[in-house]
Formats: sequence, C-alpha cells, structure tokens
Amino acid sequence: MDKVKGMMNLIVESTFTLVDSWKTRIEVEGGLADIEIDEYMRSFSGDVISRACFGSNYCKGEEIFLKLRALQEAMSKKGLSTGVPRMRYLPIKSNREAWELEKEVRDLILHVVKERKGAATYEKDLLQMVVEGAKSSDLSQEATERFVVDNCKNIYLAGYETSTVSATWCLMLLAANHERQHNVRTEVVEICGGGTPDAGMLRKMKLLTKVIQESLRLYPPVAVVSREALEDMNFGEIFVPKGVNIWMMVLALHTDPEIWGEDAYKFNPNRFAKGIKGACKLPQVYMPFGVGPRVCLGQNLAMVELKLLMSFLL
Ligand code: HEM
Repeated sequence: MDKVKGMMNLIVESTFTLVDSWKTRIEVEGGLADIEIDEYMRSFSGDVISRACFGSNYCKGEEIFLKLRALQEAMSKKGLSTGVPRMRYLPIKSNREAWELEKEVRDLILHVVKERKGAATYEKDLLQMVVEGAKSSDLSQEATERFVVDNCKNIYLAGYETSTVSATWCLMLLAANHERQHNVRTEVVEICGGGTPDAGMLRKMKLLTKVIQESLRLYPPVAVVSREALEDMNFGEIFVPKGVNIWMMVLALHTDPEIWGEDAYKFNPNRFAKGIKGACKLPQVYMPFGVGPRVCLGQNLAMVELKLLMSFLL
C-alpha cells in the first residue's frame, strides 16, 4: 500500500486530464454533453498504467502501450485463431505483423531500462521494481531481459482492460441509481471539502468503497479464472486428473442467491456494511481480484485508481 501511496500523484494527474477533457466538451456543447465514456475510460486507465509503470518516462510508456494494444489486435486476427496447429509459427502477414510489434515493444522497454542505468536519480515505479527483482535473481543477460519485458507486458495487459471495465460499470451503476449517487457524492464532498483527496481521505470513504465492491461483485472484469491440475488431485469426493483445466465461474459465484440472498442480482452496496464476511455465506467466493498465490498484484493500485476517479467525477 505504501508503494501505491507514492503513485497517487500520478493517478491524480491522469484524472485531471480526463476531467479537463470532459469539462471542455461540456463547455463546447453549451453546458450539457452526451459523452460515450468507453474510449475515455480506456485512455484514462492506459495513462495510469503508463505512469505507474514508467514514471517520468510515461510518454515512452504510452508509445509502448499503443503498440501492445496493436499487438493484442494483431494476435486476435483470424489467421492466428484458425485452430490449425503451429499456425502461429508460419510467416503469414498477421504473424509477421505481430512479430514486428513484439520486437518493437521489446526494444522500447529495453531502451528505457538502458537509459535508466546511466541516470543519477532512480524512479520508484513498477518498471524499477521489476528491474530490481531481476537483478536480485541469478539470471543470464538474455533471461533478465526476457524477465523485464515479459513482466512489463503482463502488468499492462493485466491492469489496463480490468480497470477500464471496472470504472465503466461503476459509473453505469451510479448513473442508474440517483439516490446512491447522491449519497456517495455527499460523502466525498464532506471528506474532501472540494480539495484533492489524499490516502487518508480515500480510506474514510466507506460508502464509495462499498459501491466499488458491489460493482466488482455484479460485474467482475475477470469473470472466469482457470487453473490446470499439475498432478492428480482430490477435492473432497471429486477427482481431478493431471492436465485437466478447472474453470471457476466468478460471475456465477458472485450472483448466486444461495450465497448472497434473494437480492443477489440487485445493486445493494450496503450488503458490504459489515465487510465481505457479513455480505454472504461464503466469503471466499468473492474474488474480483482472484485468490491464493496468484491473487492480483495490482489490487491496491486498482482500488486507489477507482476511488480517485470516482471521487473526482462525483
Ligand atoms: C479493477 C481492476 C483489476 C481487477 C478486477 C483485476 C483482477 C485480477 C484477477 C482476478 C487476477 C487473478 C487471475 C487468476 O487468478 O488467474 C489478477 C492478476 C493480476 N493482476 Fe489484476 N486486476 C485489476 C487491476 C490490476 C492492475 C491495475 C494491475 C497492475 C498494476 C494488475 C496486475 C495483475 C498481475 C500482474 C496479475 C498476475 C498475478 C500473478 O499471476 O501472480 N491488476 N488480476
């Protein structure tokens, strides 16, 4: 959490950019504007992740980020998803495009790392943490570079779409529930008094926290989580042979009336009034950020990002 506190200013800057662009649109359109928020939310969370990952080099981060998005699109093109074995190794156009983008992303990331080696001050961003993680292990030069590049790509991919989707649903729920929106706004105004929220203020925003928790329950951005059994396993009376993939339907677990009660499909932030344990019969099934050893590494950052964004907009 302390590391996230150090990133709050970066998130505030991204939030200002978003709020300013909406203010301008509203002014241009005479005081009232119909804004489709999808692309704005994408830019916002892309901006946050670029700043969190690359600190003051975030412009370079945004360049990398745009290439990663293009790479995601290239990878999802038909040629790569025909199901034909080894297709992804053939030098067809879409594969060549993806390989080229992968190389560009790798070169850009390693260029930033190289630039930092000669710098007098050092950044406290995610890239620096990854670089230090690589340094403390006993890896060859090639493996170190792969470690840094792969981790940067992972952070981008894991933290971009998830935050975009969460923010979008949370805003949709508040837009559709005027009374709750009014109550959360009152809370935010009382706590911040028109100023920029700091970590202490965000902690005090109990209702906003509940709204975000409830939004993540009803619309978990990672709706399905899977695991492969690496050996034969027994879960009670269920036998799972080695190699079988187990899929956990997070959305179904989050909305099961037997676990959450009759109002399982309703937006009711107050169900979290006594924490997750008080909200349902089986608290372990609430897993918007996953569970266990592979739980989301960015969950504190994501919560701060969502709270800051919501409190500024409200
Ligand atoms: C509301 C936003 C977010 C949600 C709902 C979310 C959700 C998740 C979930 C469910 C997992 C576990 C997947 C599994 O068990 O297979 C996960 C993993 C991960 N998340 Fe997030 N995430 C969010 C934001 C972020 C952000 C902002 C970052 C980066 C700064 C991030 C970085 C990661 C990483 C690196 C992992 C992999 C951890 C590992 O495999 O050890 N996430 N996330």
